[in-house]
Amino acid sequence: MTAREGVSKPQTCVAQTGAGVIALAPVDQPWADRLGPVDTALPPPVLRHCRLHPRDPPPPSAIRPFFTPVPVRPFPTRPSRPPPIPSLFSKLLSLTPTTAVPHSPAPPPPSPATMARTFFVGGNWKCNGTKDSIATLCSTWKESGAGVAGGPVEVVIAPPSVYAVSAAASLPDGYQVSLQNTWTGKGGAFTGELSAEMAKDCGINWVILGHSERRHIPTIAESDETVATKVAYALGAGLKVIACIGEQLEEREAGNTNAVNERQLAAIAAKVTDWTNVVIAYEPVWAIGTGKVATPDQAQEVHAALRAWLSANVSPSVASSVRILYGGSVSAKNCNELAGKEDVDGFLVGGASLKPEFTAIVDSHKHAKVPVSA
Ligand SMILES: O=C[C@H](O)COP(=O)(O)O
Repeated sequence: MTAREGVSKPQTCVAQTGAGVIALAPVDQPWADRLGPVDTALPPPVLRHCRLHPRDPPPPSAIRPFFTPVPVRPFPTRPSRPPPIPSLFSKLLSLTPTTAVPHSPAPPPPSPATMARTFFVGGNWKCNGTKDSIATLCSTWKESGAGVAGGPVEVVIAPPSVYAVSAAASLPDGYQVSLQNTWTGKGGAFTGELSAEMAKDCGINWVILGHSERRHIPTIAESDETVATKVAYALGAGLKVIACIGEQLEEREAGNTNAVNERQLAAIAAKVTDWTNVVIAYEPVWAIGTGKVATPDQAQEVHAALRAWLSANVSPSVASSVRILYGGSVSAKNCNELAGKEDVDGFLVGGASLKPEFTAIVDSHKHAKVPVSA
């Protein structure tokens, strides 16, 4: 049944967030589109559960008086995760709170145990390499027995685009190839750009978008909005996306780590409806290329917060299934301990992906705590 079938005005829907708050509003408002099944336990007029999302526009002022915050049982979460952070939703609720109504809690999300996340290791070669160095590296990897075809880990290498097709033929079995960037839309008069369609045409199925170097190098300076537009377009064109987010050192020191990451993620969430082909890479900018890796606890803390944000603002199902990678000075020495953290589903590796030790990082999937699916 769609949102409006069988619904006559005025009616009310119930929205529940991961923070355990519901709000009431007429169902004929655009932001109330994601209605669930009729809940007969709820009082008349007919009430339905729905989930608010940050892409929903603010409600028209005429309906603000209908918003009613009601404490309810929070969604079940894994014990080690902090409570969800419903920052955008809290703003909506603060408009005009009135009174509480009885209700039934939303059904619980799928158990994490049923939502296995295949370990993922990405190698981002950035603007490095020559035909010769790539041939040598690939030979070294192959001689060391690398190869992941059909295995419990997914490996994706992002060479500079001019080498992407030739590198694909040289890589170990099962290693996939990614671009490091694509254009915001379809091809055309955009000198120097590559479209998602061109990647597909060349048999390349992945793209890295929103890398911190593209966000923060002043002559590139991609905004949250640009990154989100690229992510949505690439997905629509059939690519899989490694979407990067991460805070800068001064933002972490100011206590804004979660706020910055949530802002970047919210921009993407506002344009993405299907997360099946999205992998999130959390890369603290202060750890990239510096040799200063985040501690396993620091990485886990942010990954857990991101998963909680996804649960509250997208869906518990997406939060349980989306892979969240860590990136920033990952090496053969530190990868196993990082891989052992519950919410670390793999890595996006820069410098070490240009070295023989990369295969040891691939092997760190053996230390992963998350159940894997081949
Ligand atoms: O995309 C990869 C990240 O920027 C990490 O680079 P890094 O491993 O050299 O620190």
